[in-house]
Amino acid sequence: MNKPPARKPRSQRPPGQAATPPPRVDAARKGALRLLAGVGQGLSLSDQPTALARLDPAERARGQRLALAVLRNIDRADALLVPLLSRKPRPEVLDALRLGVVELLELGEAPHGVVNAVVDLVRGMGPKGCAAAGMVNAVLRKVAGQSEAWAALPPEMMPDWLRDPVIAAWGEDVALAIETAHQQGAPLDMTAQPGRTAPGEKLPSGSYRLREAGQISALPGFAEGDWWVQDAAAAMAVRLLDPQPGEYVLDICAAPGGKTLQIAAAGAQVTAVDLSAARLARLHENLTRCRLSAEVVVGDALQFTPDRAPDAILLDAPCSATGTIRRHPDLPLIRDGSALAGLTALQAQLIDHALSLLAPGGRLVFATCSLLPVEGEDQLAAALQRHPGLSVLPVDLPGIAPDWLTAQGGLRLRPDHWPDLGGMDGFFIAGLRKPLAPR
Ligand SMILES: C[S@@+](CC[C@H](N)C(=O)[O-])C[C@H]1O[C@@H](n2cnc3c(N)ncnc32)[C@H](O)[C@@H]1O
Repeated sequence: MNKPPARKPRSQRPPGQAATPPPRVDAARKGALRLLAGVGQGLSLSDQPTALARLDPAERARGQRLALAVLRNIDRADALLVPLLSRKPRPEVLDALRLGVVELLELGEAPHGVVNAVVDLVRGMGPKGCAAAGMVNAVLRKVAGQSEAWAALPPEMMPDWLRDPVIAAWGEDVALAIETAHQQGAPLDMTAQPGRTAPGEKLPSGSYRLREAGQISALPGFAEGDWWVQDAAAAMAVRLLDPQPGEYVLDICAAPGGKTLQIAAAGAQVTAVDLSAARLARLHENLTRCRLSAEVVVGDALQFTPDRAPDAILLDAPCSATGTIRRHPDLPLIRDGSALAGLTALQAQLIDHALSLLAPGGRLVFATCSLLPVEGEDQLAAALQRHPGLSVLPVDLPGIAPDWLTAQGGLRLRPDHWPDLGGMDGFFIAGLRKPLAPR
């Protein structure tokens, strides 16, 4: 019998020198780096459902938390890193360094454990990672002592295409206050069915809030369908629409459907239309869990005409989503404002189509989760000009400060509102009444 050929040793180590132990793999940190690499390639976090799919639920949650924390602090981390780097590292090594900085200085984790874990991650990146491991070790050890410099850094700045119009509308101080709110992230807000409650503190607007969420499906009342997750600002759009039992209400651009649930829970008959079947699947899940019903239609709202004229329409139009940066800190890194012209044109078309469907005397609430006046205040002004005879519905809602109302009667909500309660998403909301007879 032939002997198998002798195996070649993988590496030759000088006698007496200890072997480098194999890097320990931390699944959550590795997952966070996968998400960050995706964002670096222009993908949003929600475009990457498989990045953490193999992790157990606790590791998945930690991986997501770490990625969010880095995304909220990328420029701040780079401000400390750049002076310590002799040249720009490879993108995956730079992301690992950013993760180390954020864990050390933002999340306050123990320096020894963080530095070792990040060095192990980098060594696990292959020969080029191994070559960078010494540098990563040295840089993170220096960074670990810079907590005062970290605390003195300003919050992450919005990109110019967003910051400039925010400053033009409300000034530098408001831009900074919004950036401070973005830095703090978002709590978990919930809307309860009428007559029921949700966990956490009750907000002045009627929503409920938990500062630390944990596993949502384990919270009291979730399985019973007592409430659903919905930002407090988002919930105000339907509070302004004020659907009544027995009314017929059209919810266009409805998915994933927090507002459809509110309309159905008020006792109105609702048709929910959205282009995205995948996003509407979440509406179906929530309707079932909350034992509510709605007619759900997949399709282009501009082509949709219901069998009868609705008493009220909610138009939560597609927009830049710049009001949601607290929850989606990847957004400023993957968007450049180039989609705005198309979005504002679509918003105006949707307003016109919705008004054409509405019963005489009916109500239309237009909403966008945007910080940009072109997607809010300017849309209201233009709609009033295009449709003489429209009147603006008065905003009489709990929890609203008078200076959140705009000159034309819209409601401007910003992340820096309710600073002591934990902020809210940015939204513009306006209610319009169609005249009884065309003029
Ligand atoms: C801001 S989101 C709606 C959020 C939803 N109202 C809620 O409360 O959960 C905008 C939605 O508009 C949908 N959309 C975009 N263009 C559309 C169109 N032409 N017709 C119908 N839906 C559209 C998108 O699929 C997206 O789900």
